[in-house]
Amino acid sequence: MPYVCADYSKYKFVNVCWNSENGIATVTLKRPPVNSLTAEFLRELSSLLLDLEKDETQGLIFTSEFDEKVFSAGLDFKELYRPSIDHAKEFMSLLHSFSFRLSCTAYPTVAVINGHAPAGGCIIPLCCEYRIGLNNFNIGLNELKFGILLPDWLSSLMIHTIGSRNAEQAILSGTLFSSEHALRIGLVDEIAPTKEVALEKATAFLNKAKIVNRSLRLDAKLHLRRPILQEFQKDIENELAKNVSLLMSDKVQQSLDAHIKILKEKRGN
Ligand SMILES: CCCCCCCCCCCC/C=C/CC(=O)SCCNC(=O)CCNC(=O)[C@H](O)C(C)(C)COP(=O)(O)OP(=O)(O)OC[C@H]1O[C@@H](n2cnc3c(N)ncnc32)[C@H](O)[C@@H]1OP(=O)(O)O
Repeated sequence: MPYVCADYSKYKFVNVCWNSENGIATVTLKRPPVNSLTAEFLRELSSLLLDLEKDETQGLIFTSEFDEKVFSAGLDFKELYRPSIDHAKEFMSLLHSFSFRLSCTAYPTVAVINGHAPAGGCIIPLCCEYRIGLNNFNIGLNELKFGILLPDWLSSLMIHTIGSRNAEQAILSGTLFSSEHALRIGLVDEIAPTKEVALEKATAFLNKAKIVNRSLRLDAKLHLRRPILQEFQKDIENELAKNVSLLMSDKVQQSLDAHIKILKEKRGN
């Protein structure tokens, strides 16, 4: 059983709960109000994955503190509105490296999606090996509606998860799927009536993974995910530069401005 060395209380935006009997870490995302991804949050998540690796975790479950509301609202609109060029570069690099790291962990990974997961909010679930959803939430890659062309690694994750035909339709239509629809196309593997049941199902998935030799399992995972991992590693400098210039473009900045206004109006402020 793993001996927990890292100090998980240092993390600001996640709560890490270790089960010392089975070595499973349940990581609850808790960056208020909606777990939107900022540079600081991504840096923390990346560092957490390294700590879990060192502590030889036997399995990782991601879930959200904001139960029945939001798993993650995606990239943080406010941080990405008119950023400095240095910040834009840093953000894109952190998003890329965290997503890559999560896609090839030595330990098995599950997302318990207990709320909405639009656009960038779908990245953590897609990088995980297994997804369990609760009812009444929306999930999907609707980036085209923001004028954002998906990076190849993200399209590749979607293709790996739901197949090319479904991915083409989902991405080109920018659809956010209901839980039931997500289950039909394989974007989630199971639906659970409550978070507690979802966590039980997640543990059952992770326990099954234990039957297999750990290093053999990792070899197989890396082999099966090779097309995704190749997309992550392909021409990284160019890919990051492309995303930075897309973010800084007038079109995307205007779209961000419009969305920030919509959210403000919704709250009446
Ligand atoms: C924008 C990125 C450009 C990148 C260009 C380059 C591309 C490179 C590759 C990137 C690949 C991946 C790309 C991803 C793009 C994105 O992820 S863009 C974000 C998409 N997300 C959304 O559209 C979700 C928007 N939010 C909502 O729909 C709702 O807030 C909710 C369903 C999540 C929750 O609803 P509710 O519970 O009713 O709460 P609200 O009152 O709406 O919001 C509460 C609070 O949260 C703030 N907020 C919501 N979403 C975000 C967000 N994404 N970023 C920052 N803040 C957000 C909202 O403003 C409220 O704040 P206040 O309390 O009013 O201060």
